[in-house]
Amino acid sequence: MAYSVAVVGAAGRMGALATRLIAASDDFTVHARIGSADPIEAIDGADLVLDLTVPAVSPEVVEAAVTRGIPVLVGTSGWTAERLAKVRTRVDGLDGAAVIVIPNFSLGSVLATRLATIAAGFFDSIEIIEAHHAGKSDSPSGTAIRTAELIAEARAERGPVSAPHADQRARGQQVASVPVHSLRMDGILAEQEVVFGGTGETLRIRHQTVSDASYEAGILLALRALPTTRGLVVGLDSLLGLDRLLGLDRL
Ligand SMILES: NC(=O)C1=CN([C@@H]2O[C@H](COP(=O)(O)OP(=O)(O)OC[C@H]3O[C@@H](n4cnc5c(N)ncnc54)[C@H](OP(=O)(O)O)[C@@H]3O)[C@@H](O)[C@H]2O)C=CC1
Ligand SMILES: O=C(O)C1=N[C@H](C(=O)O)C[C@H](O)C1
Repeated sequence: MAYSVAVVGAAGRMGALATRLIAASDDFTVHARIGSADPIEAIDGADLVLDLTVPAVSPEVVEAAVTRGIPVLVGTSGWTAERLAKVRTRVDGLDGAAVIVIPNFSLGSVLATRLATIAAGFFDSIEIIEAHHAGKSDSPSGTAIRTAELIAEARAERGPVSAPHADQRARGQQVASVPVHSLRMDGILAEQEVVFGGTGETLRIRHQTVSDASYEAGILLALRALPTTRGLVVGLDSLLGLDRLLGLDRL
């Protein structure tokens, strides 16, 4: 059986990429290509919804899908821990509700973030530098927000990172205590570096996206997981079973 997918944000860069992937696959069909001029009711009758819009619109798309009992995959950025908590409250225990939020569909990015959470407990001086194409309207990036929040979670016992002079604007925006510095410029697609400062040493975990093709496998993996998902799932790492692969589920 092929699942029909309503793509919201279909004319955008990511929406167009996902629509092409869906149309070329054996297990999905395109139910509707929805843009900002279309009514959200265009998702009616779809088996699945894929949201690739803008942070201001994404929660409305999720709510529209949840209300109709249609599982929804979110690739849009802007999903802070606070936003995710609201969705979790909304869908927990709600029959048939399924929401997957993937801050970054690329395997390398997910692994880099995971490596950063491992290092997080060993250093107090931690900052994130992220760089994206000039067309990206939101900052910090969704990936940086997620990375900073996971770093803070991993350091729960150790406490906030050390961020001296954080009141000065040039010191970046603190997310869960971690300073994040955002570059928006020509010549770059998407990059992130997490810098760890220790006694007489620096560790840098850097990921670079050189082509949107890096997102393709993650999009299909998440779409394939959607029909059997219940409740809220966040991050490609959950779908890849990274904890199991690392033996962390046995701790
Ligand atoms: N998770 C991941 O791995 C990745 C996530 N992203 C994120 O995905 C999102 C989209 O990125 P990108 O494709 O580059 O952005 P674009 O600006 O190219 O596309 C955004 C699209 O959203 C649509 N849109 C805006 N408002 C609405 C609305 N009310 N209803 C329906 N559609 C709407 C626009 O439609 P219209 O043209 O009709 O105005 C536009 O086509 C961003 O948040 C970005 O950060 C990006 C890359 C990877
Ligand atoms: O807008 C982009 O391009 C990207 N957005 C996502 C983000 O905000 O983290 C994912 C990736 O960084 C590319």
